[in-house]
Parts: sequence; C-alpha cells; structure tokens
Amino acid sequence: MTAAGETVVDEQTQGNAQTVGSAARIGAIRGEIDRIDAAVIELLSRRFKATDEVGQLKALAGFAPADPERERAQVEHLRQLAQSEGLDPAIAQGYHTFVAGLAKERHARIAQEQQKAR
Ligand SMILES: O=C(O)C(=O)C[C@]1(C(=O)O)C=C[C@@H](O)C=C1
Repeated sequence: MTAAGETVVDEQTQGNAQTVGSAARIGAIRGEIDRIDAAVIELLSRRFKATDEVGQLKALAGFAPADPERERAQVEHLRQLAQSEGLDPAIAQGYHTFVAGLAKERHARIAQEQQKAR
C-alpha cells in the first residue's frame, strides 16, 4: 500500500509516459539531493569541530559565547555570497541563525563544563 500522492508508478499510472518520466527524473534528482546532504553533513561536522574549539578557547579566556559584531559581518558576507550564487539571501541568513545559534548553545555548555572541572 502506498499513500495517495506518493512518488510511485503503480498499475494505474504506469501507462502514462509523463508520469513515468517525472518519477524517473525525481529519482535522479533525489540521488543528487542525497549526495548534497552527505556533503553538508561532512561540512557541518568540520564547522562544529571548529566552533567547539573556539568555544573552549573563549571559556578559557573568559570571553562571552556570543560575538554580535562577528555575526553581523558573517551575515553580510553570507548574504552577498548567496546573491552571487543565485540563492535567496534569506536562506543564507537562516542557515547562519541555525548554525551560530547551536554553536552558542554549545559554547555555553562548554563554559559550564570548564567551570565544573575547576
Ligand atoms: O567566531 C566566533 O566567535 C564564534 O564563536 C563562532 C560563531 C559561529 O558559529 O560562526 C558562533 C558564535 C559567535 O557569536 C560568532 C560566530
């Protein structure tokens, strides 16, 4: 059983060349989406290793987890990059809000752990 609207070619739709073509193309695009997601996960792993190290150093030095000036510069740069790549700058900004928000939560946790270990 498949849910209504799922991307499958069944007995009812297999005679329709357009449906078959669409399903095949969607399958190929999904392969590309999966490869992109795998690359993004690898990059996110590298990014969070880097920001965790910054978090350790900030906690050691007694710096605050957040640096609003740095974030403003990052967002401006990312919005410009997005524009030149033909990507909606709001997506770049949303990405930054997501990763920097998590990085700051992790910085705060790292600082607490350093405090406890003292
Ligand atoms: O560059 C820093 O100071 C970081 O802590 C990293 C980072 C980021 O995720 O890029 C996270 C929090 C800061 O507010 C700014 C940037």
